Amino acid sequence: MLYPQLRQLIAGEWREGRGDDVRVVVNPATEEVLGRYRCASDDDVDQAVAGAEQAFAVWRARSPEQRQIDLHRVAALIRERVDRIAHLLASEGGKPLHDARREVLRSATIIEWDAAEGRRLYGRVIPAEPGMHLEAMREPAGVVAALIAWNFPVGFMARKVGGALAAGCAVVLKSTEETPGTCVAYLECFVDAGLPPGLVSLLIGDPTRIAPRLVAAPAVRVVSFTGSTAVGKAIGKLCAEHIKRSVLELGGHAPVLVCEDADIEKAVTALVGAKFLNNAGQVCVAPTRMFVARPRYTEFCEAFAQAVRGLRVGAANEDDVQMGPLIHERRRTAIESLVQDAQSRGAKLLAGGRRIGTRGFFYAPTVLADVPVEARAMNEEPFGPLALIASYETLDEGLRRANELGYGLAAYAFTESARSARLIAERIEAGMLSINHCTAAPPGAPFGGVKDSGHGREGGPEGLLEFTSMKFVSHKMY
Ligand SMILES: NC(=O)c1ccc[n+]([C@@H]2O[C@H](COP(=O)([O-])OP(=O)(O)OC[C@H]3O[C@@H](n4cnc5c(N)ncnc54)[C@H](O)[C@@H]3O)[C@@H](O)[C@H]2O)c1
Ligand SMILES: O=S(=O)(O)c1ccc(CO)cc1
Repeated sequence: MLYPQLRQLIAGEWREGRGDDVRVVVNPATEEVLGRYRCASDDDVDQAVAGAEQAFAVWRARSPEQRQIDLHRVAALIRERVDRIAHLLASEGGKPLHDARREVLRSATIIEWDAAEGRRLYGRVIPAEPGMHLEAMREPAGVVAALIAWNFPVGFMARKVGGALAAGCAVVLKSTEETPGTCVAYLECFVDAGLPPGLVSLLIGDPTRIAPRLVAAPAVRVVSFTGSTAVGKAIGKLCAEHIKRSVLELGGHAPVLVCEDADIEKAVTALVGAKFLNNAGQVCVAPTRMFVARPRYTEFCEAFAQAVRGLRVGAANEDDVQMGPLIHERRRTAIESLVQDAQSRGAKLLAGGRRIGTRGFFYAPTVLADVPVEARAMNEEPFGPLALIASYETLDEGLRRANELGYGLAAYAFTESARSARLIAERIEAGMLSINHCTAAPPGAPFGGVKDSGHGREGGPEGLLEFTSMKFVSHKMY
């Protein structure tokens, strides 16, 4: 399948960037160069924002019902083009083709859900004395700057672009450096569906140049960012400086509590799937720190390691592949260093712990047990195929360990006890808790974190409200 020409989408026009730098995009499974792009210039950023501002005026004047119809056309085109988009996503991002297809199809469902929810952005009438009408109105916020991570670029575009458009906003999206071809192919669906020119723009280039200019642009009213906590803090500072509202979807280091009464077989199946078969562990919500009740510790470690040893690692298009490569050589080096550090502090290697092959950034699914609290991997987000296991004596201790990091995105628990489940739900410091499963949040659920994992939500009614502003209108009629 042909790799697309990597162009910017600026004020309704697909064209080459006007920046100085040219960058390459690499297939992480083969290290082959897939394509090149010329970066966006400062002027490109300004033109994209100006185009979005003009298109916003057109889009906000459309009825919510019409916007839903328009977005349904986009979703239909995404479904029609699933093979092409998924192929690009798999080549650039390294995930198996069947996972890429699922992400693309799911993204169409997200857009449809948001499009319907856009018709329910109700305001409020506040009781007042006769002759006075008091109203809290919800309005589209304006131009949204969207910055996404590379690991689920299609899902994130659906949540940010689809959500913002459903709420009546216009969007300037900064592409990931790793998966720009996927971003181009995806946004072509919005353009080809006949949305107003300029309503969605795409900038590809140097994030340290594009992001500050985009955030500072006066027409930009909301900044929606998905990425690491370190970059999220920098974006948060820029937003504070320019008084921009922000949604920050940041890093995680999800704890798992495997209680004494857990069904170990079911827990292992769910956890191995969520940890390794989902983008090789390069997932913000990947279950990583597994705290297991002491009486079930050995049984869990053995069952988990055995399941992991049987996983099939390979390139996206290979038959039956379950786990792909890491996205960069530097990600692989980072995982290697975390594994070595943990082992040097006494952790036991139960599976993996090595590179695979000579081409591509493959690293074996890796399991460490008896991982001490001071190991770097227990504190830094691994963002890769590395699972850490440790034991706890009481549920109180397990909860303390689960909550001990700055992160607070996802958490998991496995228990057959309603009482333990309730206690964990009340005391866990996380934006999302899954009990006895690891399946992804549906479009109607509020996705997001607490503490260093960010603020604001994507998905559900809460996600759409992030793209709106409140206006209080009081009208004295006589
Ligand atoms: N909470 C969530 O929903 C969620 C989802 C996916 C990934 N993540 C997190 O994202 C991280 C991995 O993704 P990544 O490697 O793409 O993250 P990243 O923070 O390196 O990059 C994210 C985005 O920020 C941009 N960026 C990078 N450096 C920048 C800078 N100095 N100034 C401005 N923008 C900059 C990138 O171009 C990209 O668009 C992990 O920490 C993961 O947990 C969070
Ligand atoms: O946007 S989604 O595709 O639903 C999605 C996928 C993965 C993650 C975790 O990184 C969050 C959202």
